[in-house]
Amino acid sequence: MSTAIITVSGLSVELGGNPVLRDVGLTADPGEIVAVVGANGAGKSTLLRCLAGLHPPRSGALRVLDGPPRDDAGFWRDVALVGDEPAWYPGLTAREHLELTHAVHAPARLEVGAALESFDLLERADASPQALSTGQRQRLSLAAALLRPSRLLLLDEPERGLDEMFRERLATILTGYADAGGTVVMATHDHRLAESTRARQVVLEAGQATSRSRTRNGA
Ligand SMILES: Nc1ncnc2c1ncn2[C@@H]1O[C@H](COP(=O)(O)OP(=O)(O)OP(=O)(O)O)[C@@H](O)[C@H]1O
Repeated sequence: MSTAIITVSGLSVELGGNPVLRDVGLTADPGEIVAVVGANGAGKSTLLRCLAGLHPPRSGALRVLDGPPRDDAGFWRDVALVGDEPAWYPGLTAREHLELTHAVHAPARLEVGAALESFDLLERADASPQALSTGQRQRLSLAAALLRPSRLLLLDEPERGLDEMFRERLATILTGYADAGGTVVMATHDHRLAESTRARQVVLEAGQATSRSRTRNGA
């Protein structure tokens, strides 16, 4: 029996009547980091949305964790998604957002204080997200995703807004997650992030995927 966390074959997607993904195949194993790279408009976000069960494919077979991706509570217990900026709760601070995540998603992977420290938010913990900088808000989104338990992290341009130093720290955080058995699929324009996480790179070009390299796990 396959232990793959993600198995996609023959995935085709149309948006607005135009083909965006054509016959895409993708696999990801436990402990693996996959970086989906490609030009603007290549279909990276669309692929991630399909993996998250947020966009129905025109055709193809998708298996994520135990079956087809589905936008329901059972699926989201195991999957954490960081994509577009979330809607922040009015009146709650950065710390309180993490406390909320911690309370809802037990058992948490990280305590709130450790997450604030790891994501370099201690000094701004009592500010509301709206009062944070773009990069600080992105760090808060990532902190919430990494604090909660999951088996699969789907990240759409996690580097968005992050400075060079924090991108390096993010690489360490993601490799730690994968070393503990988690799977990461990230769409990224940051080749350094892809390389420093030793990600297997999948190139999307004209809606089709090709594997560029496979360095993690020695495969
Ligand atoms: N709602 C939509 N209706 C029609 N076309 C869409 C829609 N959303 C996206 N597209 C088109 O689908 C294609 C793929 O978009 P997608 O956002 O997946 O690309 P991407 O690789 O993530 O790009 P970027 O690097 O700019 O984030 C693009 O050509 C885009 O214009």
